[in-house]
Amino acid sequence: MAGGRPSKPPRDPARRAAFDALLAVETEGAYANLIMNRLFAERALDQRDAAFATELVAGTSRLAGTYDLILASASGRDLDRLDRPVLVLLRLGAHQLLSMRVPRHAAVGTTVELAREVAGPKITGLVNAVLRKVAVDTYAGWTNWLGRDLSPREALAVRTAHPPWIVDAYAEVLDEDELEPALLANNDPAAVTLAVRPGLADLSELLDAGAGPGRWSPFAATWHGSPSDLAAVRQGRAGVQDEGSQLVAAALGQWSPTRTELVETRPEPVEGPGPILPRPSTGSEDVSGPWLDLCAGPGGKSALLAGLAKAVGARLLAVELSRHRADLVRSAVRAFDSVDVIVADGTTPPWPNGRFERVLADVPCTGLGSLRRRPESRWRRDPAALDQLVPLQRALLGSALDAARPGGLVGYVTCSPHRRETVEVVEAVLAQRRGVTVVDAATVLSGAGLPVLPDSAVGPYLQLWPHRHQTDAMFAAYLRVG
Ligand SMILES: C[S@@+](CC[C@H](N)C(=O)[O-])C[C@H]1O[C@@H](n2cnc3c(N)ncnc32)[C@H](O)[C@@H]1O
Repeated sequence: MAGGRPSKPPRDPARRAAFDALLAVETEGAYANLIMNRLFAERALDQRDAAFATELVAGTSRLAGTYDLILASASGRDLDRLDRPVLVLLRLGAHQLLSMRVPRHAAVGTTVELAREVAGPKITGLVNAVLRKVAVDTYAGWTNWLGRDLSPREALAVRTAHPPWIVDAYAEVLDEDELEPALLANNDPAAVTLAVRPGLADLSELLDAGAGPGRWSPFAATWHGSPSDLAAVRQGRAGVQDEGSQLVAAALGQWSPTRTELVETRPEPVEGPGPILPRPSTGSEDVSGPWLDLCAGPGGKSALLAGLAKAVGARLLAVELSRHRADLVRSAVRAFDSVDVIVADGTTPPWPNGRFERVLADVPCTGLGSLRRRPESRWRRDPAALDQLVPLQRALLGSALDAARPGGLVGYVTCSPHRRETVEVVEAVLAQRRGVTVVDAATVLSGAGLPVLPDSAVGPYLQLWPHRHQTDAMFAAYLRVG
């Protein structure tokens, strides 16, 4: 159904599109963001309907686990015994009743009509009855009631709509009083942030086109609307990228161990964003060797690094295990002539050791730091995945260190604040090696001419947070070899 059009024109195209998208997420494992983009375009929803349907899909997906507890209680049923379309309809109605400003009669009435359209008249009585019960209380009322016999941590999981294991992972790295704001920040949709590719576009081009300024990164702009409305994005001279991702990559690319001075002009002939580019390399601070992006797909950080590398005369090798994702990298860096993209396993690399001046290992991870951008992901993640991810992360960091030449800088990055995939990976790998120095992340940022964000240090490492910095929860460790 998700791919096709309804056989008759729907009475309520926005809710129908939202239902179809949510059903694809529930039954086909679709990603909410991708299916929304495709389906809303296929059905030519106007801007208002698309915005409404987006809130329905994203909001319902984020809070689905808590809605299921409310629906089970309101219906007195085991939800596993409901047909999936019926469950999706009930979640959709619950979201409108409990988290949107849709009047109660409209939320119930439109969901009942939608049920008739997609599941037939037999189901409308059940949908009507359950939603009327849901409507007797607010979200806060329901979650207080559901949490009454739970531990404070479990009640917090229900209230903030997170699986308990994610709450526990956050609790390991945050003070108790910061937990709730951190979790709630995952329920706020993130603004679309763009990054200009250094040397290919100036920020002023995006600002002149109506974008707002970024908060931290000298490459960043915020944008309301479709990124492809901008010529720079269409031409690969800018792309969508969280500011935290921009900073961790830019810090790696722009850091110079001896440089205290920043230049106002660009090294010729490559054009760059101006005041933040380092001087061309000299002697011991040579940055002209090749750079490596070990886990490149889909290519956002490669594109930023490519511009910074080119500015100092370096080529970038972008490596990706998945063929499909390597194609995405090729597309992201299409405006550069100084990037080689290869499909390879970074743990068994085809290059000799000790070769690269800068190495980024932005490893596969649980993605617990970008939950606000991926509405359904928190319910899909499985903590058991850590048992596979952690050994892979260690192996990739080991490869990254092997690949760096003496004096080279390695950035180990995750889009997760989970201790097992951040500090513990770095410390486990360092415990097995000599001759690698941890460079304080604040020193790297300031040595790269970038801002040192408040409350972003975990020992010598960087940990960003949506609730503190309005970025994804990126972790970075910078390690110097030799
Ligand atoms: C967190 S993502 C990287 C994001 C990317 N740096 C960006 O900014 O767009 C991790 C990537 O590593 C890739 N990957 C997983 N295992 C790998 C391996 N053994 N070697 C190379 N890449 C791998 C995944 O396919 C995924 O695309």
